[in-house]
Amino acid sequence: MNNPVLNVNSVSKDFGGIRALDEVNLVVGDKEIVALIGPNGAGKTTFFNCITGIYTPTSGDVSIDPKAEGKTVRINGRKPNIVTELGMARTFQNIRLFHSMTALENVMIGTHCRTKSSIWGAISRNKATRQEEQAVIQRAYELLKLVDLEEYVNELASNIPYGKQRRLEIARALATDPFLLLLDEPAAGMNPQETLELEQLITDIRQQFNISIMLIEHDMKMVMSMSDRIYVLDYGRMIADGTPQEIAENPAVIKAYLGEDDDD
Ligand SMILES: Nc1ncnc2c1ncn2[C@@H]1O[C@H](COP(=O)(O)OP(=O)(O)OP(=O)(O)O)[C@@H](O)[C@H]1O
Repeated sequence: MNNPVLNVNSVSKDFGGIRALDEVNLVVGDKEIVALIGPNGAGKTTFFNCITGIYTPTSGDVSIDPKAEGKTVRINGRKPNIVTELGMARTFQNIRLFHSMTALENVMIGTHCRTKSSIWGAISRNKATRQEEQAVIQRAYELLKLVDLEEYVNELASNIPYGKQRRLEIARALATDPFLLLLDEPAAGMNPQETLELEQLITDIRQQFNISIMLIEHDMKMVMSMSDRIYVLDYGRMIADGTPQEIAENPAVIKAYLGEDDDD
């Protein structure tokens, strides 16, 4: 692998007496699709929260190298908005859209961290500001088209079907122009057909935007068919990493999964 775009080194996270992550190591390569899997409560969302600034790791290092050129930036303790500006965008397990805004407005908000207009520009509405506004609308519209939500452009987010709201979240994340897109259970609540279409969308996004993608997902069929590499967490520890085939044959992974009630 060339220089990784994300390098997580020995990250731990404690909540009082609970160690939710225990010296976790992980790398994401340039333009890789990497999955993070593990039984319920293994620490997957905590991991995302630690690398996106929602939580500060108790110990360890998180660093990024957006262009994979050997220039790493340590991001421990940076605020979520700064992490987004640095190029890591995410979606959430529990969809977090602005429900009283339209689909277009939700995506336009994503572009905010890349716009240049000043407060003065917004008040005077000078030519540069108006041109930028037009560009933002155009880009948001194109992203909605990409995720196949063109027909919902002016629909309030709350009126859009659940599976499609997940696609809207992806469009909003893409609007921030990330080098790494983090998806927390993107297929949750989707039927098999929607899941198949989502898999196609995610692989298209990697191709079209030339970015890396990391996803937490319980749908093993999807994970196995689309990931370049898979990491497995169990009780806060990384118990395995490898290709889908290596993971499918790994005895520790099989034990971790067979050891729990399969209610997913
Ligand atoms: N804010 C918090 N305060 C205390 N404990 C927490 C907090 N967040 C997570 N935990 C604990 O950390 C552990 C890991 O939880 P986490 O939500 O990261 O798991 P997960 O792998 O994402 O699970 P799931 O697949 O069910 O979403 C659990 O024991 C959980 O109860």
